[in-house]
Order: sequence, then structure tokens, then C-alpha cells
Amino acid sequence: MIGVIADDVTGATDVAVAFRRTGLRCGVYFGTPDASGVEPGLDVVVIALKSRTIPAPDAVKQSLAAAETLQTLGARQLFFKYCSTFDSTAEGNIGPVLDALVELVRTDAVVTTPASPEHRRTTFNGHLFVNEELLSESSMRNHPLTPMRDSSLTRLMDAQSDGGSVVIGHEVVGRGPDAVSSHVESARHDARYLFPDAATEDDLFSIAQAVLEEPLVAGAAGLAGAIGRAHGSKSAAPRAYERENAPSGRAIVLAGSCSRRTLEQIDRMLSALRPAHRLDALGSDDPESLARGALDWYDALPAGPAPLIYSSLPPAERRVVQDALGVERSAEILESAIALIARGLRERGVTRFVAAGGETSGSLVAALGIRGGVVGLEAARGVPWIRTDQGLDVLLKSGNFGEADLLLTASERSA
Ligand SMILES: Nc1ncnc2c1ncn2[C@@H]1O[C@H](COP(=O)(O)OP(=O)(O)O)[C@@H](O)[C@H]1O
Ligand SMILES: O=C(O)[C@@H](O)C(=O)COP(=O)(O)O
Repeated sequence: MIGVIADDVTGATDVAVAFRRTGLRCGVYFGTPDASGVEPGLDVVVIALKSRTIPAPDAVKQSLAAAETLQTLGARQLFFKYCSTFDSTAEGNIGPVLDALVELVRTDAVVTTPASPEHRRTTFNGHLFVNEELLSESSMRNHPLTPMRDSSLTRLMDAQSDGGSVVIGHEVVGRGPDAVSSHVESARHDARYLFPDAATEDDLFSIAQAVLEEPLVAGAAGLAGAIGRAHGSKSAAPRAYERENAPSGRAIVLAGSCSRRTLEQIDRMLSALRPAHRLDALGSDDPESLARGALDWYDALPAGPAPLIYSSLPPAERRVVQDALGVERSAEILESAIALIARGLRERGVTRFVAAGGETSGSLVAALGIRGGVVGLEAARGVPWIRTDQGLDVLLKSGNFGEADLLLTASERSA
């Protein structure tokens, strides 16, 4: 069994569907479950945390608890899923969590790459490219919580971890799995974190074949899918896990992501004249009053297409909010408001929740007390529907994923 610790919930569903596509049986749990509550016989168990932006010691503690549960369940390999845009700060949390996992599994090196060509994340000479732009020049430089202003993976990692990191260049990866294996064997004496370049699925497949026996690997959905393929031949075809029909219950779209793609998706909803309500933290910094306002607005809507409740703003306008209230506090206010709204909407009969943003989705999952779910159809690459343990359908959309019409189509009456 492969045990995955994901540092946010959208990342968890992304990595789960990457494994599931290759035919592996995959369960997703939100928060660390009791080992006794985990379905037996799974090939992959994904534990979704909300640890990307919390203080590093808390992220380490939660990740170790998840890892120990996965070990109890029989995980042969641990996979730490971080974001394909390496979302983190100089304090963490990718480095501190990996340092702790290295100690736990008693390994000396971790092969790791955020490359995920299916999401147009590639690496070359140890630099990360997002949609063909350097990470530091991409829209990620304006992320509200983890602005990424450097593209060098070794520099980013060295700032937040112990043990040093090195690049395994494309000239090695391009020679195939044996070349990667032998390079890993020599490089592991020099540094703890090894970043192989990967620009294509073939590169990732070579890397995956070289790391199948490693006790700990880390990266994004690209490496996960490649590891799944490398195991895949041994496994049966996808099972009853895949629900045949897209969900059709009463829907809501809740967006807190300020990522460029989400802003486009919101524009698309507004252009389609979907009812929309914006949460304005400058108008009120009290989550309860923001939530009450949103729910009163919802209650007054005539029957019609699924509405949108959002706090998302483009960078300049968002900075005004953050300057007035503080980065953490504004996020806290808006995430708490979304949590209260999600609860209120469930009481009103909503069963289909489309959430945009990793932190935002994490608040929603916690507020609704969702503990686990089954991976269903992909509404977009890396964005599967999840049928939760309580019978809700949730689409947890990473800020930057999905076509421009995703929020619109996922919330259609017969979607
Ligand atoms: N108008 C706003 N002002 C300040 N912060 C905001 C605003 N809208 C959303 N946020 C915060 O920005 C963060 C966006 O992160 P997240 O939900 O993970 O989206 P993404 O998936 O794009 O990273 C959340 O913590 C959210 O509460
Ligand atoms: O790897 C990725 O890009 C995603 O799986 C992911 O982690 C997304 O995070 P958010 O953009 O914060 O949703």
C-alpha cells in the first residue's frame, strides 16, 4: 500500500485521482482517520491535511501522526503530496515536514519533483515552470498566502530544510530509469533532497521506476500518476469506485481562491448571469455577520440556477483587504465565513458543493464534518467529484485548475 499525506484537500483529491486513473484502489480521508475506520484492501490511502500554511511545528506534528497511521495500515511507501507550484514560505512547510518524515522512515534521501506536465508544471535545471513561465514570473508570485518569488527548487528547499538538495539534470533523466537509479545512489551521499528534472510524462515514468522501492518520496500529482503507472500493470482495471453519473443535487459554488484561473471562472459565472454574492471583509470583519448576510441573500433568491458566493479578488484589490486587516486575519475571516455558509446551506438542502481554492475547500470540508469520500468522475483534469461519507457531492477545485467554464458547468442543474 502507498500512504499519501497531502498538505491540502484539493491536492489530496488531485493526487487521489492521479493514482485512481492508473487502476489503483484509492481511498481519501480528510484528517487522520482511526486505522480501524479505513477500508481494507486499498492500494493507496490518501490523508488530506490542511497543513500548507499553518505554523511549521503544527504541520510537522499533524504529518507525523498521519504517517504513523499510514505505517500502521501497512504503507510500504509514504508519498508527501505538496503543490505543483511548490506553495510554501521560507519557514515551510514542505521542508520541515519532509525533514521529520525522513527521520521517521530512517532514510537518507528523498527523490522529489513538483513536475506535473498534465497541469503544465515542468522542471529544467532545477527550475520550476508553470504554464511555460518561470514560477517566479507566473501568477503564483501574487498568491495571497504563499507568494512564490523564486523558481529554483534547490534554493527554495534549502531555505526551509536541513540536509541540502541537488538537481538531477535532464541529461540523466533522459537516459531512463537505470541512469536515474544509479545517479540517485551516488547523489544520496551528498544531499538529502534530490530534484530530478522532468518535462514530460516519460521523464516522470523513468523517475517513478527508479523510486518504487524508496520508503519516502514527495511531489505533486505528476509523480503520483507515474508511480501508479509503474505499479499499474500489477493491478486490476478501475473498479466500482468510479460513479457513473455526474452529481445532480442542489448546488452552490463557494469560491475563496484568488488565483488567475478561478477569477476567470468567476467571470464566466457572472457573464452567464448566475446569481452572485461577494463576501466583503472590508464591509464587515465578523464572519458570522458575513455568513448571515450571504444566507439571507440566498434565502431571498427565486428558484433558478445555482448561485455563487465568493470572496475572490484580483491581486491589487485583494491587497487593499490584506493591508487593512492583515494577510492571516483576512484569510481567517473569509474562511470562517465560508465554513458557516456551507453549514447553513447544507441545512437548507444543498447537497452539491463546488469549492474553489485549497484553503477554502479545507474550511468547507472541516465545517461539514466530512471525514472521507470516494473518488468519482473528473470534472476537470485533477478535479474529481468526491461522494462523501455523508452522501454529499463535493468538487474541491484547486485555484489554478479547470477550464474557464468549470464552475459554471459543475453547478449546472443536470451537471
Ligand atoms: N478578498 C480577499 N482578501 C484577502 N484574502 C482573501 C480574499 N479572498 C480570499 N482570500 C483568502 O485567500 C486564500 C486563497 O487560498 P486558497 O483557498 O487555497 O486558494 P488557491 O487554491 O487559489 O490557493 C484563502 O485563505 C482565502 O480566504
Ligand atoms: O499540485 C497542485 O497544483 C494541486 O494539487 C494543489 O495542491 C493545489 O493547491 P491549491 O491551488 O491551493 O488548491
